[in-house]
This record gives sequence, structure tokens and C-alpha cells, in this order.
Amino acid sequence: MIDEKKIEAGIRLLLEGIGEDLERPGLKDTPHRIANMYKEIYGGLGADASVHLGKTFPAINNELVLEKDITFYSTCEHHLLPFYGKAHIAYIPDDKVVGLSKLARTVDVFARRPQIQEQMTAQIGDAIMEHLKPKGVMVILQAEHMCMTMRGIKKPGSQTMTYICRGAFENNPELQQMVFQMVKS
Ligand SMILES: Nc1nc2c(ncn2[C@@H]2O[C@H](COP(=O)(O)OP(=O)(O)OP(=O)(O)O)[C@@H](O)[C@H]2O)c(=O)[nH]1
Ligand SMILES: [Zn+2]
Repeated sequence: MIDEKKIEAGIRLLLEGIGEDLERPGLKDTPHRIANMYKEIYGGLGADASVHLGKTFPAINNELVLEKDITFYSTCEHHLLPFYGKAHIAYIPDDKVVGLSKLARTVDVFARRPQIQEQMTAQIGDAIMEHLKPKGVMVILQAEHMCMTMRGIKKPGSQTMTYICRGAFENNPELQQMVFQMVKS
């Protein structure tokens, strides 16, 4: 559960730590604003993907479904700086499908917490396997990490790609290639 008072106290300390004047007008409401913002951007911590993935419909057929270019914003757990980009999710139904928005909602459940991209990729795929129980799922994430661009090594434009395969996609390079092609097209 997100504790707004603790976040506000933490932000006040942080501002003091960098030598800022907490009483100047521009900063007076900042601790409160950030607490509100964290409720949104870390809202995934209290969220449960099964709520979204548990609402299914009978499949018309069991052909592959790809939802691509799902924009997401997350924060890296090492620096609490944003990483953001696109998620692509392919799955092969086993007589059940979910509404397409539920795939995007599942991405947000795992994006809105301090994260590591590899872990987020796996969590999305594993949640889909567990709750929708398809024949297989493949998740691809492509993101820019601000801890790589605005500080440290400073390599703007560098992109991190991660993917996982579960079920029918595992050990099936042809199927994986087909998804990569569909994502590129
Ligand atoms: N594998 C992986 N690494 C990440 C992710 N987000 C951030 N990192 C990396 O986490 C590492 C943390 O390294 P540290 O050496 O502990 O921290 P640092 O001194 O701030 O590292 P630099 O970024 O190299 O300055 C950095 O190399 C980041 O690029 C992620 O999602 N996945
Ligand atoms: Zn980072």
C-alpha cells in the first residue's frame, strides 16, 4: 500500500539533501505532488493482472494474436529514472481469448513499479500463461533507459530489447521469426 505521508517526508529530505529551500513557492507543494504522482506511476504494485486476464471470451479460432506497439512507461529500480518504449505481445489461444485492452492493462500492471526490463518481460509472459492459459506466448520489449541517456554513460538513442517465449513459442524459431517479422512490418 502506498504511504503518501512517507513519500512526502522522503521528498522533503531529498530536497534538503540537494541544498534546496523547501519554503520557496515553487517547491512548497512538490512533496505532495510527487506523492500523488507516485500513486499513479507505482500503482502497479497493488495491482493484480488476474483481474484483467481472468475475463475471457471463447476463441473464434486458435490462430496467433499479436498486439504490438503498446506504449509503456516504467522506472528502473537502480536509479528510479524512467525507461519507456513499446511492448509487443503474441499469443496462441487455447479456445479462450482476452479483450485486447487487457493485454495493455497487463503491461501497465508490471510497468508501474520499480523494475528491471528483463524481469518485466518475463512477468508479463508468465501472468498471461498463468491466467489466460494459452498454448504459448511471446513478449518483446524495446525501451530507452534514461539512466543510460541523461546520466552515467550518456548514450542517447540506445535501445534495450528483451524477449521471452513460453509454451508453443519455446524452441520454435520459425514461429519466433514470424512474430519478429510481424512486429517489424
Ligand atoms: N540488465 C538491466 N540493467 C539495467 C536496467 N536498468 C538499469 N540497468 C543497469 O543497472 C546498472 C546498475 O549499475 P551500478 O554499477 O550498480 O550503478 P551505476 O554506478 O549508477 O552504473 P552506471 O549506469 O554504469 O553509472 C547499470 O549498468 C544500468 O545501466 C534493466 O532494466 N536491466
Ligand atoms: Zn537505471
